[in-house]
Amino acid sequence: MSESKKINSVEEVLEKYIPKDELHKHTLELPAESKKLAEEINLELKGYSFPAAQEELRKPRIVRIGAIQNSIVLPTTDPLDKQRDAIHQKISDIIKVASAANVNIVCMQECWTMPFGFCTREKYPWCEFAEDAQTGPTISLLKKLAKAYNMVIVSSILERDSNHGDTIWNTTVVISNRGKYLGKHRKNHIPRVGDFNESTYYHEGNTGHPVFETDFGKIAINICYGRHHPQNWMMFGLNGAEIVFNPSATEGDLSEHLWGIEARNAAVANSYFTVAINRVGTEVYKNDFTSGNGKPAHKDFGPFYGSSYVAAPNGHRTPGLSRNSDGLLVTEVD
Ligand SMILES: NC(=O)NCCC(=O)O
Repeated sequence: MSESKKINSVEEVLEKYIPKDELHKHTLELPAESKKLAEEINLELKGYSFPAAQEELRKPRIVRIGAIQNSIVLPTTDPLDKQRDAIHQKISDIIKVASAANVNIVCMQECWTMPFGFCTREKYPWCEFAEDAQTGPTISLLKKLAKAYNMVIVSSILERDSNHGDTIWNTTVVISNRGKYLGKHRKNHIPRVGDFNESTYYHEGNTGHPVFETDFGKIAINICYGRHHPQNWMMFGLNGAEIVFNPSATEGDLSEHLWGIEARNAAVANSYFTVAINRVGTEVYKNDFTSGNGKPAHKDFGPFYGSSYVAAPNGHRTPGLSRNSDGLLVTEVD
């Protein structure tokens, strides 16, 4: 993989060597306003569609899915409120672009509100980012945006359950397009691999495999490490999911060889759309940390390789976003 680290995206390589008219047959022309807004914030904006045969007796159910990948904004040593506000602002700006692109359901990467500080195994300050799944600052912000833009928002956060001894969970919250809390799912497979020391922070989730009925379809969330477990994907399918989001934070040496396969296979095996979203950038921490894997102590975590994509039940997939930069992938499905 060392050579590939210099590659911005697989798509860039394909574009270089494959004739234009044979690539990306189903690009989606996005509104000029969304392109303008994306340019203003230096955001990679891509649109694709999965066309389906028109039926005589059933109307199409066209849904636009938005997948957002991003780096953190400020150094991990800055005051926490400033770090979180800066990421909130970045994602608010991107959701505005998604609205201009007529997105119906948007999802961000895993724990997008914070650096992925679990590598350090330190309680403070990282657990301070944890918040209530219904009333916390992130969810309060997203409720307003969801209502203003008539958009379902799927948001991965670090959850603090104050009703149960301040326990910490890795949780994804679904907010309806009317700005209401619809429900949550807690990550059920916890990594203890490489720099992913998450078992220090939370346990396997206790929410089963819920599917959320939204105005734009039945959706579920398979959080990051859960994508390595086919039965996990299967359960969401058995429970009726039409679209399964996979908000992730993962890095090259560990998983890049699996990234393009797992969500795509899951779409085929379970007959639903999958949305694989990964963060970008390298995050640097104040204190050295080790991960019990024989590697020297270090301060940096990453690079997270982005490459977010959507896959369809027939095995087709969109090109991925870049490996390095913030992006919004808009995919129209029927
Ligand atoms: N956040 C997380 O579950 N990462 C695990 C790394 C991987 O499985 O790719």
